[in-house]
Amino acid sequence: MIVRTLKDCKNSERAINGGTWESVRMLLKNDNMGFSFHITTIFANTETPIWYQNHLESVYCMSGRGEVETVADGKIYPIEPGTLYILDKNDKHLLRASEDMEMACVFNPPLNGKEVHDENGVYALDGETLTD
Ligand SMILES: CC(=O)NCC[C@H](N)C(=O)O
Repeated sequence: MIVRTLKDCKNSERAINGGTWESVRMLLKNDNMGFSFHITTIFANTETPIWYQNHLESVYCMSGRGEVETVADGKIYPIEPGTLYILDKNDKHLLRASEDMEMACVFNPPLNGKEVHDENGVYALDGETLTD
């Protein structure tokens, strides 16, 4: 069994800053679970363009408010505590926070650890692995 705390992970290399967000990557590819699990804070008053072409992601809002827009059809979905959005079609999207939003995120395939979005909002499949 593996046990980790958010507090310990926050004070380690697992905390990655992406500019408009910080993600604490508590479970990664090298744990061999087939998915990764992150606690992500999306900073208030930001918009983040994202397009996970290589990954599927589910995002559950624990606190804060905002919205997500799917770029293909311009649909806007409000996000509040209790909302789960599921990017089952590698959906290109715009994530907006009106308050700090704390999200629990699951990625399949799992992240290696150090991925940040490229200019298209994509994470590479061969991202750099954490050392700890
Ligand atoms: C919700 C979302 O995708 N935010 C960007 C960061 C991502 N959750 C991550 O953990 O890398």
